[in-house]
Amino acid sequence: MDSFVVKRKRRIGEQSTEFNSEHVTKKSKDDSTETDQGAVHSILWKEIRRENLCCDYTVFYSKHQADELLAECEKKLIYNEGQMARVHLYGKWMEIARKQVAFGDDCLSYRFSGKTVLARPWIPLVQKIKDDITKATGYTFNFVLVNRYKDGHDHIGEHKDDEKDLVFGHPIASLSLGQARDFVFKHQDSRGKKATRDIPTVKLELQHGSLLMMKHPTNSFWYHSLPARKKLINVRINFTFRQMVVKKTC
Ligand SMILES: O=C(O)CCC(=O)C(=O)O
Ligand SMILES: [Fe+2]
Repeated sequence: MDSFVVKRKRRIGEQSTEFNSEHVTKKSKDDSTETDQGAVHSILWKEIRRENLCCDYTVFYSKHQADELLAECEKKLIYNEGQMARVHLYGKWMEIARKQVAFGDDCLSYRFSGKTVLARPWIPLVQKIKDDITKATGYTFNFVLVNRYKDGHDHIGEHKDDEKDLVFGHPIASLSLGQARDFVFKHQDSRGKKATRDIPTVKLELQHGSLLMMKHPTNSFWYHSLPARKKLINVRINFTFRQMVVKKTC
């Protein structure tokens, strides 16, 4: 496969994030985003392609913008507690290994690990991030799941975001703030003892202020996870903006 990193216009304030250039292919379309001052910058997307994996990655916010957003998130976000922070696994209730909260349009809820997460009404901070992503990508979102990883012990296990309440084919936009963490994709045919093929895993390091667009059909074929990295001590907050099927009644 022809593989190379696209070196086009770099955004003002953008830090360099070279990840393995293998399988990173050229993106033809130039997207743009606005700064707080209204200036338009072009975005340098890196395309990550494998069999049925289609993701675009960029450092979306400058370090300064991302620092401010992280500080505001730490002040303003209140996470689910009690039953809403537990999963039922192997006959036992367990605390999830991170904190979560969801925001969304009226009446939206989301099933996660067998439980229903109610969306809270949008708050300006989260709405602003959503609007920035929509402006830059052209995709709209009506729901976001926020995960807070207090340090490298917190993690999320392998899963696919392929629930039927999600609009089929719509990308998921994953915005990360704080501690850079490994993010791992595994093809469904290459998992565990029943693996039928030997497809290499895809590992990215998601940087502070980065945006990963997970596009169709990635979530139909590939599992993803954020493994524990116990030596890391800093907080990371991740937003996965999604488009959910809107049901008529609340
Ligand atoms: O924290 C992340 O980067 C991933 C979160 C995730 O996969 C999810 O919320 O479904
Ligand atoms: Fe996910």
